[in-house]
Amino acid sequence: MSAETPELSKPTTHQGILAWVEEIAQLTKPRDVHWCTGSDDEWVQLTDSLVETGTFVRLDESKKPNSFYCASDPSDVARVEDRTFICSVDEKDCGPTNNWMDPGEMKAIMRKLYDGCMAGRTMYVIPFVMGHLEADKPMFGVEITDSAYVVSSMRVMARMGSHVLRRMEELADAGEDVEWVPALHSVGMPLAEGQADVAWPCNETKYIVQFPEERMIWSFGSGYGGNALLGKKCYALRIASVMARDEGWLAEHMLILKLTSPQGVTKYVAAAFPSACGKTNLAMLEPTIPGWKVESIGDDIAWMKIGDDGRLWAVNPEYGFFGVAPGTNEHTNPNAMRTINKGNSVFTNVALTEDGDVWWEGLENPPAKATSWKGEPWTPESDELSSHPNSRYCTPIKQCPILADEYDDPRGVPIDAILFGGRRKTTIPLVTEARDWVHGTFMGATLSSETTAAAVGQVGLVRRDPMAMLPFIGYNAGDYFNHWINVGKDNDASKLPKIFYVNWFRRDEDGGFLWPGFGENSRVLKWVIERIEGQAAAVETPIGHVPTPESLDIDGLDMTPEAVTAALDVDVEEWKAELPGITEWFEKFGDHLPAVLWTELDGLKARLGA
Ligand SMILES: Nc1nc2c(ncn2[C@@H]2O[C@H](COP(=O)(O)OP(=O)(O)O)[C@@H](O)[C@H]2O)c(=O)[nH]1
Ligand SMILES: C=C(OP(=O)(O)O)C(=O)O
Ligand SMILES: [Mn+2]
Repeated sequence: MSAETPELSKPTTHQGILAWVEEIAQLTKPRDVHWCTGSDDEWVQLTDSLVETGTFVRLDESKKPNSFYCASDPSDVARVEDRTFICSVDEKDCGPTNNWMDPGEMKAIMRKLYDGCMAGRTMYVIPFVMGHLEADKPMFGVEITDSAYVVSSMRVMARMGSHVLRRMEELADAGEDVEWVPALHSVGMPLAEGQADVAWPCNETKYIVQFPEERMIWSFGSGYGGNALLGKKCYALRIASVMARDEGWLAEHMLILKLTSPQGVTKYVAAAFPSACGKTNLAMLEPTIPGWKVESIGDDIAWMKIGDDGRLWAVNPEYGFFGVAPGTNEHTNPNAMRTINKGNSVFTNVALTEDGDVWWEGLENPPAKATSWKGEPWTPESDELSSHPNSRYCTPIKQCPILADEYDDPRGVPIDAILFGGRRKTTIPLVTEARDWVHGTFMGATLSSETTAAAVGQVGLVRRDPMAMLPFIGYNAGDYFNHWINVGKDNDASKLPKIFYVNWFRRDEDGGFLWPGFGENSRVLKWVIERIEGQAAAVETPIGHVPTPESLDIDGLDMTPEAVTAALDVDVEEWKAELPGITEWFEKFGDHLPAVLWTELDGLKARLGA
């Protein structure tokens, strides 16, 4: 179908979508327009064409059926936080933690970039819904992209296709005001007549832009997941956090898991860790303690609303996992391995083995020879890594062998505990329980973590990453803290989840991890649940309640009692050293910072004797 004649065979009766697609086609001037159906045939056509252009390499059917290897341009491997903007009408609404530009100014710049940017390419229209199509208010979106890689990844990561469009039409025909998020993406590499394409088109100039008032996303220049699969970080976190503020709910960077005790008692836990700090691993955990069972509901994003019963109910708006590959193996995350071994997956920036499989650092059985993510010959003796540290697998959630049935329930699950966690070598104990909701909000608001390869920039720098949402809060972070405080104030605190602060990444003097992590994190989950049930003991410390060494189940754990004590230790001097950083952090927000957080800080200081 040609861009100029959509009226010949209207793919939808939804006038708003038709008009937007027409407007974008006029601006970007693609060779043709394809309305994505989400069908199996379409997947075959897309992936075949990606193989033909050299973007994908088909993996061996016996190892990873219907799966593909893909290497990006070496410059386009992660989220670009310095190129990410919140273009609110008023700069104050963007706040000090985000980049801002006047929306009119940004649109003028980007319209120039978009002008003719899809020349020689197909423009794909992807109708999608984040969360359930049967939700009270389905969260629709339409992504326009000129990247077939993005279409194939969106098909894994979000519920998309004709059925979504039909539902939007049905609701519109019934007179409902169907809201949907227009999400425009281009790799920013038009093709001149006869110009050959490259395997990973992208542009040095990148913009990842959210217009919060308009609930609109414009992305340019990158094909990387977090920058280009616009349903994920851009919609389900940045735009949704603004919707959540306006409507009284929470859009959070959290995994959701279901935990069942040996007695058959079920609890639901949500946990916020910054990118590449262990969400996917915890979400699919295989407990090492007998009789306990974990089932997954989500690994990255939780939308949480207060239910009629006063409890906080969470859904995972996504449909797939976009997981960090390096470090994933049969020991650390066997359920992720089982999920991806079922196939139907895309692997980006890992190594390709000679027998048509993929490999990455940390996976068992290194191949004698492989092709690195940079397309170079690689052997275990090579100095360079085979895979980029932020290489990813993109795999359907339905393939997860421990997916909880509740995953498909539009109501979601009632959350019993919220964990905040970061990657800190020192100071932060293995687990600390907040005294109450406000104290838990303080813990979240002051969360700090070392930067990782999930974003472009230096790795290993400690920075504040409030609620693991620093790059994803779509408005003023001070107002966001206030929103958290209000959720506690406006609701029955006894029904809200209890809040905990965890750190799997504390180190010993030799630089090794103090805590073995992964499946052993089930011991911490057990303590958390026992605290909620009023069963486990704790020591009251200046920073909150930490386990007594006896209350943490370390039966069968290969760890000295000294190491356990060190993992749980609250070092007053280390904590005093944290205080100036927290003060400086809070000062950034001026009037926007809720006063009760200053009160919390004063209380902490007093308890530390500072
Ligand atoms: N030491 C340690 N590393 C972990 C743990 N959980 C995850 N990791 C590593 O942290 C990296 C990111 O983990 P992942 O679960 O993908 O993080 P996500 O981006 O938050 O989903 C991987 O290399 C993991 O192997 C843990 O409990 N202990
Ligand atoms: C998709 C991402 O997620 P995470 O590392 O949080 O899993 C990302 O950071 O781009
Ligand atoms: Mn993850």
